Amino acid sequence: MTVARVIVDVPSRDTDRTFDYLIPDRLSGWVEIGSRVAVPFGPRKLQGIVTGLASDAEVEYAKLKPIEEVLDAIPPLSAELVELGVWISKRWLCPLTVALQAMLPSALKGKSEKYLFPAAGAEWSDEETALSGGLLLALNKGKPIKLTTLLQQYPDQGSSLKLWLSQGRLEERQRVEDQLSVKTVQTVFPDLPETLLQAIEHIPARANKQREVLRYLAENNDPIAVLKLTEAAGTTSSTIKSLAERGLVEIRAVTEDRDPYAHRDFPASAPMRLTPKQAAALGPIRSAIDESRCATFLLHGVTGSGKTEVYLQAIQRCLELGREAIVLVPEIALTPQMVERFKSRFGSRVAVLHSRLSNGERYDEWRKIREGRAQVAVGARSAVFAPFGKIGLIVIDEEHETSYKQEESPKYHARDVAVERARLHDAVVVLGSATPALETYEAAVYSGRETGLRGTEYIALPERVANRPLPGVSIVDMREELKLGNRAMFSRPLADAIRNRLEKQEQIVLLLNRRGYATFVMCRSCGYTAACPHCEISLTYHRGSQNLRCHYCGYSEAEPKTCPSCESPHIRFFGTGTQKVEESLAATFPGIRVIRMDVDTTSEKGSHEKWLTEFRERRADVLLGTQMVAKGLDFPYVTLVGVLAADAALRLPDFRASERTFQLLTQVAGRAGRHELPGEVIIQTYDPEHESITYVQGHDYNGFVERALVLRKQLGYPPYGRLLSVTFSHESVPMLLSIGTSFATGMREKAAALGIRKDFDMGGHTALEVLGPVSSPIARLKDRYRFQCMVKYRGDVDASLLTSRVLEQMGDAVKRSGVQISVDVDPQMML
Ligand SMILES: Nc1ncnc2c1ncn2[C@@H]1O[C@H](COP(=O)(O)OP(=O)(O)OP(=O)(O)O)[C@@H](O)[C@H]1O
Ligand SMILES: [Zn+2]
Ligand SMILES: [Zn+2]
Repeated sequence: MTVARVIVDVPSRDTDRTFDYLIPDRLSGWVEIGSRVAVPFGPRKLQGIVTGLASDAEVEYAKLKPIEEVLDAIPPLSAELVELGVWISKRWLCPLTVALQAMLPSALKGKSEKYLFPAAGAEWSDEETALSGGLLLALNKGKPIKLTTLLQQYPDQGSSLKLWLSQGRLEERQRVEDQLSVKTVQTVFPDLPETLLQAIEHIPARANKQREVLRYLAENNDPIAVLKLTEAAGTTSSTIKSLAERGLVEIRAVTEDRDPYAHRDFPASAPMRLTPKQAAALGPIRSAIDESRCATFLLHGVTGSGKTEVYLQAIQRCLELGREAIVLVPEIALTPQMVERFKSRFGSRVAVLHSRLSNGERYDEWRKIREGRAQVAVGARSAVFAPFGKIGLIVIDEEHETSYKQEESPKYHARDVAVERARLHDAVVVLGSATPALETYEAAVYSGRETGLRGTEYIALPERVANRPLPGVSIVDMREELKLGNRAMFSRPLADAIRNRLEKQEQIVLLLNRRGYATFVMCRSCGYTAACPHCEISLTYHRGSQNLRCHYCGYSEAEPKTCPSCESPHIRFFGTGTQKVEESLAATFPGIRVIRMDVDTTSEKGSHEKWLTEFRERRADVLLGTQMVAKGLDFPYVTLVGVLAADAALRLPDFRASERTFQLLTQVAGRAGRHELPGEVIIQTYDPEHESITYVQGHDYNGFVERALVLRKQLGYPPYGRLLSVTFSHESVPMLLSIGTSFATGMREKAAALGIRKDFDMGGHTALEVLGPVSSPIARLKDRYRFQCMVKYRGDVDASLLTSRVLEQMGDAVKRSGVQISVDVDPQMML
């Protein structure tokens, strides 16, 4: 192979095009699919990724330019990951470079740097030299200097540099450079003990220190960092240097990992004896791994049923077979306890990847995987791209979590990527949850026809380990509390329960469900909230126009002054922050010790872990927080879980609002009574009859889901249909409407031409409907208005392809208008 197809990292529209480059002899054998290379591109030098190799060029061979450099000894991507990237770019309509970049740690997103040096024979006058304040002296030392360095050191010489470049007295050269490199440590490699001891005799008596160090090294003959040696042997680095000059030790730079968990001790944990239910769940997963059968399982286990132990033992099987495993956990909240459990079981074979690591730490964890020093990757969404070569298992814990979908391009969903990646490796996917996403549940129990999860196998763990009961759940109607004159944040039952736990020195988790505040209007007397008559979605309040609007179909009505249902004047939006709850706790229960966990208190690195440790050590009575206290935590003394404003998120203008609320409440309820002490859950709500809440009381996931699925089917929403949203943004509304309308019309015409029907309710399977354009839920962002079209479709339609065709046709008009367009395939958030 002498030609490499390279996809060059230029942020332009037409980036899926590859360019051919010659592989020069000196680099033959180094260029592979997935290699990162530096290539000339016009006048620039850019980073690119090799996506193919060939023996013939697509253009005239003689015109090919050679690859300049291969940037890594081991290619950061593999042929498999490049193939996965191609799949992602088609599935979520994004340029291939964007998909490939998403797989690289940020340290490897190379930047091209300019270096300056004097041209041969260039001369400067004495005056110029004097005026340059040292700049010319530096440049004439003979080594090219980075432009950014020069500008830092000589900030007022920018115009001179420009002038000399234009005159040809200076020349520039570009290099692609990583934003970060490995960390190296100067290390001493001693000669054999005998040699060292013999050498002592020949060292002059006055060089006492050298003799001492030699004695030390003869006894401790392992390589040691220079700094450590100076401390251990009470010496200086110059003494060590003298020894190196005598050839008795060698000093070399050795790469060292920046280990984010270096300061932590993880006591080893042995596999637990599985309960019969756990063993039955592990069985089919294990056989699929043994047979290298590409399979997807939904492990539907109630909270505290011991799913994690099933994952651990499945992974162990993988490792025994010489294969690797990836475990995805939702971002930060779950990370500390999960990391601990995986590190305790598999030790240094575990690499951890998440956004709270520094770039350097993340890069080093990533290299452990790429260089084969780790076999298990635990991490957030992007860990699905962990550069393993023989994956046996991919676990997605809490698979229903929205954080698995990336909101910026590439807008991939890690669940779908995992399934595709497993297919490329003949590997097994385990999707674990106490509250599976409706899409996953439908696929496992019914057909999965629309969602690409067809063939998912269902495994249930319906009981907690050791027959521990699920906690009792009671619902408090806050309207009744108001009637009885209680305007406080805590209902009487919740206040009593808190007091009781404080007396018994047990612990409490309080969830403030804050998502969705202040966008909806609610009646405090009867719990009424306004919903769209056509979409079963709550209306969004618009401050400007003071009306309520539906973001799906555009329906609107005036803001009510009194409640349309009970005529009470107490209709308004209300909001409570965690801080206010904390104050109220302190006032109501003197001496109560509260840990507040929200975005404000957890922004610092490691703070999350610190709070949880403090809580586990029972240095606080209450763990109060937003969504992040709801998931995955396992604390033996938590016997009470309280939920404030359970229904807040129900009002979000999103058809998944009730599913999300049910999941959140079930998850947080599951934090209580997980060990010996039994648990209790108290949910405060203004809407006690809402099924997102009533089904939590019965721990009845299946009941909830079966009902929710009926509604979804009626409306043609996932999992019975698919969605694709197109958002248009611009400063001017008429311009947006014109582009949005021509998109909608274009789609409708194309679908009609293909004979695709647009009625979801009529018989026949294949259908495509375009809703909108209507104003987006976030109607204005950074001074740009936003409108969106929602494409709802099912059956044998490639809506992504249709969309890209229509957008292509509109290309010139869009360019002229300045309207920005963003497409989201299978959107998870209705923004
Ligand atoms: N076979 C077993 N024998 C004894 N204890 C077990 C066993 N399996 C799990 N446990 C314990 O039961 C508790 C709950 O297990 P785990 O946290 O794995 O549940 P989970 O299903 O992941 O829960 P959640 O979905 O709520 O996070 C843990 O404290 C765990 O150590
Ligand atoms: Zn009312
Ligand atoms: Zn509507």
